[in-house]
Amino acid sequence: MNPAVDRGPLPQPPRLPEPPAGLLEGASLFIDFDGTLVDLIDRPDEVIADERLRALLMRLHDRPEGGIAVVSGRSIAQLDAMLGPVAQLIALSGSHGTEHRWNGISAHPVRPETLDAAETELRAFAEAHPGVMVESKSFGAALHYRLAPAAEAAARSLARRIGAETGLAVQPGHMMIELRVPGSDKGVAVRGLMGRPPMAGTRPVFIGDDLTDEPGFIAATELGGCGVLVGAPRESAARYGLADSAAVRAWLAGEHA
Ligand SMILES: O=P(O)(O)OC[C@H]1O[C@H](O[C@H]2O[C@H](CO)[C@@H](O)[C@H](O)[C@H]2O)[C@H](O)[C@@H](O)[C@@H]1O
Repeated sequence: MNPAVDRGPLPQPPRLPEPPAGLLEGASLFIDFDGTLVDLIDRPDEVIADERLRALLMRLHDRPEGGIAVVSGRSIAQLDAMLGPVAQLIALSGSHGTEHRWNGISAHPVRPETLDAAETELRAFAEAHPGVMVESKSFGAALHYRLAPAAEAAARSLARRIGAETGLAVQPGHMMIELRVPGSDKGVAVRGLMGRPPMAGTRPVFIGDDLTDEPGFIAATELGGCGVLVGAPRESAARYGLADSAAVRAWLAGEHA
């Protein structure tokens, strides 16, 4: 092939079909939080799970068959604070599959001391780059540069250096980069929760928007279910697609009836 020939823009992956009504019958629901149940906004600390969302999760929890889990890069402490009482009833997987809580049982590793030093370095970077924010999490520390996009390259380079020095995993996200406890992902979360009641023996359906949700789509598919990609079409292991968080909520609202 002659690289000098301009062949125009690469073809975009096709839009995935919407999930059919009834997909959640006899299925367990695994759902991402930011970008899936709520829109992405400038500041991570200003995200709110409104009453309608809490009530929707409660109705999905009340379905007679299958379980429901929120599977997030957020920590379980953050999910508890945002979701309110329903967080105590549903299963939660936080910190990118690092920590879990289901049926009142908690499982999580020890927080490594290296995270404190890493967070200190991130805070120094944020002070030197106006608009950059640090998010402190139970098993990670994130640099957010949505309000200072020019800092992206330096933020990523800093995170890579700290990751190489500490063994912490470097986790990219939407306009952010995070250092976190390594060894888990959302696929690990799905496989772990699917081995336990009320999910065991059901079909998993995983809904998410980010690249970190792809291991969840793959695990759900391999366990006999499927993934639902939220947002613009891209190469994905998901079988179905929904346009945005409003479409997710509307589809879910039809599924608990
Ligand atoms: O797995 P998720 O539930 O999707 O969480 C992924 C990360 O979401 C949050 O950051 C993202 O949302 C923020 C609020 O809308 C936005 O400002 C930021 O740019 C996004 O990257 C959260 O703050 C992270 O801890 C999660 O890992």
